[in-house]
Amino acid sequence: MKQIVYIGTMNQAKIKAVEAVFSEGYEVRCCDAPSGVSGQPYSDEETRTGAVNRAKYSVKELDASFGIGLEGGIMQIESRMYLCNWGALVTNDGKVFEAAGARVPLPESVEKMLDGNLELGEVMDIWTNEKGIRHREGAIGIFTNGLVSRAEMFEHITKMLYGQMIIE
Ligand SMILES: O=P(O)(O)OP(=O)(O)OP(=O)(O)OC[C@H]1O[C@@H](n2cnc3c(O)ncnc32)[C@H](O)[C@@H]1O
Ligand SMILES: [Mg+2]
Repeated sequence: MKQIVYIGTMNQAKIKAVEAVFSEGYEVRCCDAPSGVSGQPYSDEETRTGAVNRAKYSVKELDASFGIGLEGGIMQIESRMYLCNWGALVTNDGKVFEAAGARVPLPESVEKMLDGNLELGEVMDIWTNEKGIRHREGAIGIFTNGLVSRAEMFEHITKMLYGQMIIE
């Protein structure tokens, strides 16, 4: 019998990442899990909390073996803003695993557009004059010249979560 993994999002890049790691022996389903933090988290702490909240919500879905939450955010070091990424996996017997992913600096022009009203996903669409960047290559893809996509970055985080779970 396949184990059922719930990912707390409808975001295509995140779903793709989880499906890549949980391919054989697992069934990946998604649910619209609230992050419980702002739509645009502004620190590592807030981004991590969002990931954990989504995972805790997702594992409560019927038949879930575990729930996964992946969250993107922004954080500041000295005067620079960075894109940051967190993930959490919660098992149906209450174990919580966490992992953080890549950080890349955001250009000043992007930073200036993040005035508190717009989320990074919206800013990225304006900046690139495209639609739905957050579901595809993401900001990380844009700022790495396509070498690391949002799905690939979240796949790395998901692997770190899975690895921690299986050695437990
Ligand atoms: O539907 P959900 O799961 O919420 O997916 P999301 O794309 O909104 O992603 P997050 O909530 O995790 O990220 C918070 C905000 O930051 C944006 N964001 C974070 N990382 C990004 C990236 O690599 N590329 C584009 N937008 C990004 C994102 O679109 C949101 O506006
Ligand atoms: Mg969001």
